Amino acid sequence: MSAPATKTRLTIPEYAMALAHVASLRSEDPFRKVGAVAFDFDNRVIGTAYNGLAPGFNADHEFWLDRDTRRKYMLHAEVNLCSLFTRGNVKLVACTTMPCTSCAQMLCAYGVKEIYYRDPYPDSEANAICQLYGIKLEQLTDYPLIVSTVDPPGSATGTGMSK
Ligand SMILES: Nc1ccn([C@H]2C[C@H](O)[C@@H](COP(=O)(O)O)O2)c(=O)n1
Repeated sequence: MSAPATKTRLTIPEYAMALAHVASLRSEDPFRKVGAVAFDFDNRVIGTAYNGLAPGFNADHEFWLDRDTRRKYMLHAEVNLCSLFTRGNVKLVACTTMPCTSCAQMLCAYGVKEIYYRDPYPDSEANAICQLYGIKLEQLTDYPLIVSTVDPPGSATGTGMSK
């Protein structure tokens, strides 16, 4: 039996990044939207998070006008994510933006083993931090949102696989 021509199933890192991508769509930050997801050691989703202001705080229009002013108040997606789990029960984290230096340190402190990110983040020292602590840090930019399924019997394509 030959291998299917197109992908039929996402890998766990691809699945994680697709979920992080969707989570990023909930961010209220008009300048940068970041989503993150954590998986446990049985590949189950612990939770998703995104960057934003502290729960219950509603910023007015003025708040969002200046990119620099808002930066110090924003809770990073990774900070919000870490509030969902306890140390030692997380295997994998996917973030749509590379963790910043302090978020990379925090993920290490929580015992995360693998981190996947999509977009680079300027000035982040995440690479050096993860290298020192032996944590896998990898860029992942492709995460298909459509995969192949087997054609129903009698379908016209004759390939056995839907596109
Ligand atoms: N790994 C990262 C990087 C950034 N951000 C968020 C925090 C701010 O909401 C915004 C900062 O973006 P910029 O530095 O482009 O202004 O992005 C985040 O949640 N996670």
